[in-house]
Amino acid sequence: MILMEDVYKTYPNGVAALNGINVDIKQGEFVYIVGHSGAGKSTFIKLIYREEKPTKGNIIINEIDLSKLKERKVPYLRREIGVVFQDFKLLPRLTVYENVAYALEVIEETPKGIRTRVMEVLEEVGLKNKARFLPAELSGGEQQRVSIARAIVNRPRIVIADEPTGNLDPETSWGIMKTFEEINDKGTTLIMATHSKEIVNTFKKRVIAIEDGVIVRDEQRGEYGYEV
Ligand SMILES: Nc1ncnc2c1ncn2[C@@H]1O[C@H](COP(=O)(O)OP(=O)(O)OP(=O)(O)O)[C@@H](O)[C@H]1O
Repeated sequence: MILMEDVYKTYPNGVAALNGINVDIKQGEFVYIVGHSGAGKSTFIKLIYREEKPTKGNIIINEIDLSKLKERKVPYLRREIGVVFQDFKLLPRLTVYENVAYALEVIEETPKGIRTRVMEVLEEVGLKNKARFLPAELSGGEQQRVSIARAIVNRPRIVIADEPTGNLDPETSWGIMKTFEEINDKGTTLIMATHSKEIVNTFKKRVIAIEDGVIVRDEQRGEYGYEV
């Protein structure tokens, strides 16, 4: 569950990125965050995984009140949240297998357990046969699949994707959306910021539109709603 109550974020340079956000996202929902460039989408997302802190207001993630979360406990929160970026952010010198294994929290995992889990997620994203490849040897869509595998390897309850198809062609983006739907079907909450009218209007989900740091629209099975 993700709950925000009257959340404001002003950056140190004085830019007011969010100006009173109220939102309630239940476990298992699939939500698009839409809005013009600079509207506050990335800031909204960064507040969820504690990359940024709010200037004012309450944020509760999976029963954790972030205002009361001690710095040393932040890793516990991060374990519950997988993040996927537009530019993949893979480690270039590690293989596909190593990129995913590296992200796996190795608590109580035997080497065999690690191998089983990594191969399981690589199969889930359709990359089992590319385990030994380096990121540079993969297409953009395949690299994004590695980053999705890395995001889900710890079985987080929430997956956040900030413009995940921004660098991909439409056909590849479609495949990525199918993978996100499969992850969501298993009960994982999915939050995705996007500028893609085609995706939002094709794969119908809840749509939250942000303008100048406030939510101006929140619809179940909504439309993209902007001209592109
Ligand atoms: N670290 C930062 N320091 C100062 N200002 C920032 C910072 N990050 C974002 N901003 C400002 O906050 C506002 C909202 O930015 P944000 O990145 O959240 O928008 P966005 O909707 O994600 O945009 P885009 O679609 O272009 O990614 C913008 O005016 C931006 O310049």
